[in-house]
Amino acid sequence: MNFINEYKAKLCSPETAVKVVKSGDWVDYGFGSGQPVLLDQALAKRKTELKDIKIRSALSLRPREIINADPEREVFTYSSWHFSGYDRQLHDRNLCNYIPMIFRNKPHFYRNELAVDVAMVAVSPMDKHGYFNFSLSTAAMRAILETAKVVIIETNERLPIALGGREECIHISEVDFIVEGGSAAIPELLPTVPDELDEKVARLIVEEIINGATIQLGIGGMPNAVGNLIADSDVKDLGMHTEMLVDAYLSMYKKGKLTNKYKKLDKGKGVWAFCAGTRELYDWVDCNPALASFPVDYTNNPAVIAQIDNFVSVNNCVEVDLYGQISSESAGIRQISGTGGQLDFVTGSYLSPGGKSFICFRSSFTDKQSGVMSSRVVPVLPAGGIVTDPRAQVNYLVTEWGKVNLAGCSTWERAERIITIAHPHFREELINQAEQMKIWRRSNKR
Ligand SMILES: CC(=O)SCCNC(=O)CCNC(=O)[C@H](O)C(C)(C)COP(=O)(O)OP(=O)(O)OC[C@H]1O[C@@H](n2cnc3c(N)ncnc32)[C@H](O)[C@@H]1OP(=O)(O)O
Ligand SMILES: CCCC(=O)O
Repeated sequence: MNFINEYKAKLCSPETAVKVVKSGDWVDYGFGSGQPVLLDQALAKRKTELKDIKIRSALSLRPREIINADPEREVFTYSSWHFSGYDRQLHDRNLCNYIPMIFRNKPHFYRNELAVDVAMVAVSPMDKHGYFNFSLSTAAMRAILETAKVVIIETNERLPIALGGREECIHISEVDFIVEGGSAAIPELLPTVPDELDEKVARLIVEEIINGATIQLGIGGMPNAVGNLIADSDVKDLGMHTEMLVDAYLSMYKKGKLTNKYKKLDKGKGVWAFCAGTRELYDWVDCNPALASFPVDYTNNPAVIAQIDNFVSVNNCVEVDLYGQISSESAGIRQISGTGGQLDFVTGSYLSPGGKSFICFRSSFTDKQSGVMSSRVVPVLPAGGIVTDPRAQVNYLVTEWGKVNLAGCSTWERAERIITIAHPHFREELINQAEQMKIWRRSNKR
């Protein structure tokens, strides 16, 4: 079938496409590298004509024109499902709100709770069958576009084609307007180079990983660094089942470690929902039959994860309290990122036969401005601090000082174990606090 006539009929300028937006609308932008560029610029230019436009997106990988054009937030109200560094700065300036979400629920939210008047997303150019591929942002894209009253796509020739899985594309018959976006560079998220401390943490995790295990790596510097060190270890025949595809998986592949050979589900395929990393990683994704992108209600479903034996999840956090509550998304009232899929994988990996979940973190945090060092292990989370993983679900915690398992532990056992992996500089004070909190045994070390 030839879709050229339909393509020509739907092709228009960004300015024409965004005329469909009217005051009061809910508009969804693609997230990550699915963020539209030309459509964002064109919508921003309509600021003086419009009122009360609510925009949802997530993980901005480049600045947004609707923000630059409206620094007082008079017309465009932007909310994000997960903060990048840019979103975090906007939040600090009161220009962005967080939308609480456990990532596996996002497609359900769109299909059952939310209205979308207009969706604008960046996708790959149309293929010969009339499909536009969601590329690096499958996650919840299909659910958003199925919900939207009007679908506008902006093509980008540099977006790789991600093979599914499922829900990785949209057909031209489901699209209302097409804007050609050319070949602008796709934003990259460069991995941090592992330091000595990452290596200590990685060693403690690697000794828990057996050949044939399946690995999930979360967002942030440390999980990716740990993943790179797993690639350098002796373990082999690893599987990939993850929400976020990061460069560490490419390292595992290059070193012959990623075979997906022993996965009970999707054998032979590395499973993922969205990707952010280097251009080299994006080229690896392109038309690669060894990888399969799926929506997050599959990748992140604990009941799915539980079907994969020896599932190991590695995620990072901001702070941990002496009860074992994990805050991975805020520092007090400052929203840092989001729940994302952390709780999904902490829960699912614990259900997996032989599975383990690791929350890894540096034991201390040094404020860039003041240079003051504080403990990431705190007696109680600061006021406003958000619990990402409830204490009752937490399994292993790992810092450069060691590794502890909290599953099934009483409050005094938790306090005792957690303090052993706190920075030594803060341990005495933490013990004093634990005593006051009545979670310290007399016979505990002191
Ligand atoms: C997208 C997904 O869901 S993937 C699946 C797993 N999901 C998750 O794990 C979600 C929750 N986790 C996360 O978002 C990340 O792992 C994080 C935020 C914990 C770590 O990510 P990183 O990018 O390595 O964080 P980084 O060290 O750069 O710190 C981020 C910010 O938090 C601040 N911060 C970190 N720790 C602290 C602390 N203890 N106290 C105060 N501020 C802190 C940093 O200063 C930085 O702020 P800045 O940008 O203004 O300088
Ligand atoms: C990491 C979360 C991205 C999204 O909300 O789609």
